[in-house]
Amino acid sequence: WRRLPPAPPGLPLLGYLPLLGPLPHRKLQAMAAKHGPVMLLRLGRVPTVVASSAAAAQEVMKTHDLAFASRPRARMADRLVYGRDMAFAPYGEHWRQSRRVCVLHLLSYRRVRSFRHAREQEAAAMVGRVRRASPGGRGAVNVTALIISYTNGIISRAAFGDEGRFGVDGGEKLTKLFADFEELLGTVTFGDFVPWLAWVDALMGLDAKAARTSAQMDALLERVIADHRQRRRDSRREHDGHRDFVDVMLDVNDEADKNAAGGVMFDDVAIKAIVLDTFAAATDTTYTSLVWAMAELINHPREMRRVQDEIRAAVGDGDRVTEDHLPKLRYLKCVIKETLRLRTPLPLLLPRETMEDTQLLGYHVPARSRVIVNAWAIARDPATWDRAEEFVPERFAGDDLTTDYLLGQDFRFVPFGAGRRGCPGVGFAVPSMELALASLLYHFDWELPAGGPSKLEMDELNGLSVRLKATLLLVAKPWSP
Ligand code: HEM
Repeated sequence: WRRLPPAPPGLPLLGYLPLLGPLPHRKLQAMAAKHGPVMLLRLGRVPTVVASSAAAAQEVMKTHDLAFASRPRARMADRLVYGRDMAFAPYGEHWRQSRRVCVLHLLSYRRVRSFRHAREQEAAAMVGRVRRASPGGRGAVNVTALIISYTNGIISRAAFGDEGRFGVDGGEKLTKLFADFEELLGTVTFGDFVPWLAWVDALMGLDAKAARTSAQMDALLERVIADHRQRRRDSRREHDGHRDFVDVMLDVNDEADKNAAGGVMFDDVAIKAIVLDTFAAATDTTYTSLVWAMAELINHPREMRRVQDEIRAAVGDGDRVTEDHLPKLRYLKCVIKETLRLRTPLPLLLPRETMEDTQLLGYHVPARSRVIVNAWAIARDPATWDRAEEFVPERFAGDDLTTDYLLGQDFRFVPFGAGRRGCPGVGFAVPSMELALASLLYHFDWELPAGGPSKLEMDELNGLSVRLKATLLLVAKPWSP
């Protein structure tokens, strides 16, 4: 006899799918309050287990990590990242090799540090754009657009090289292409849950849009890879220690070629898929978190003052924030953590799939179940957090900030997931966010536009990540030491 998790009944055929609403993390939180920290829902034809407590998350991502380490197939990922990427890949040899390259080569500490100059330039460019958009603090600035441009900038430079800077200056068409790509990748299709309803996706134009976007992305990446190959033939990169993701993937192939014992080679499709993957995983999450952080600070003037005082004291008379200042900005780190706690950009992380029959808090979980960890609900659980619903950055002040975000330590706070499938991009994300936020807060005092509401509406919008629904428009009053 095997005890299955409590299973609230859904509708015939579609199960719980249509009942999750526009913000599933909220609906699932309310359901967990009634049914407990482990639930079994049928979404279309897919049995889905939902984990909603720190203890359940720990079993998924640590105790039984291997059993929970696969991912379900996603039709959009098949179309957009060739079904050959890493983040959406089932557990297996392809995922293992891709992850290895990602962790050892693309996102190593040394590699992330090598992009420091690109981050600092992009942060300075963002500050310049604020000044131009709001001369002398007159007129509102579209902070959302600025932050998207900054994030696209640093990530496309890391992925495609300094010539591949595709932010606002690189053309609106590309910004739109990236936005469409991320939106599609974040779209849950009917076909994923109810195969015989896949025609609805076609009817809604999703398939056609995916085909169009994928063809444009593919052409762009083909060009980028061809340019890189050409440059390598010309040896123009010989003495250039600074290498982007495409270079690194081509280097890995060259090494494998030279190595008589062989090594793993990545064909062009795999290279395109992995580069696109990191791009997709990095941009939406990073920009969403930055916008949320600015929004929370606007609604919390005391915390805003405190973090600005800290940054301005650390930078002193310097004319800009650099990464050398970041280790001193302890309160800023708390602000970012508190933002990730309350505004977890991927509230349900990325879905997992069980590879074998396993257990979760004593319940039986069959092989090939979809598994969702409601990290957002866990981070607001009043049983484990004081003032769980409030923005209180100080709560993280006692943390040892040198071991920041050590995944798999505290399962009450898992915005990056943990275990084998945990986010390999934390080391990239953290300095990108800290530098951007510190730069915006050092150079300007921020206010809501006069004549509007005195508090910002914090409504959410679901996509690849859950973001602030409103466009963040703020007035930037220049500040100088
Ligand atoms: C605030 C920023 C970010 C957040 C909140 C975030 C969060 C996550 C989460 C929740 C997962 C799934 C974890 C799991 O299943 O346990 C994930 C996976 C992943 N992330 Fe991030 N991420 C961020 C930034 C980045 C960046 C900057 C990169 C790369 C430059 C990146 C690359 C990836 C990749 C490649 C995966 C897939 C890992 C796998 O399936 O093995 N992420 N991320």
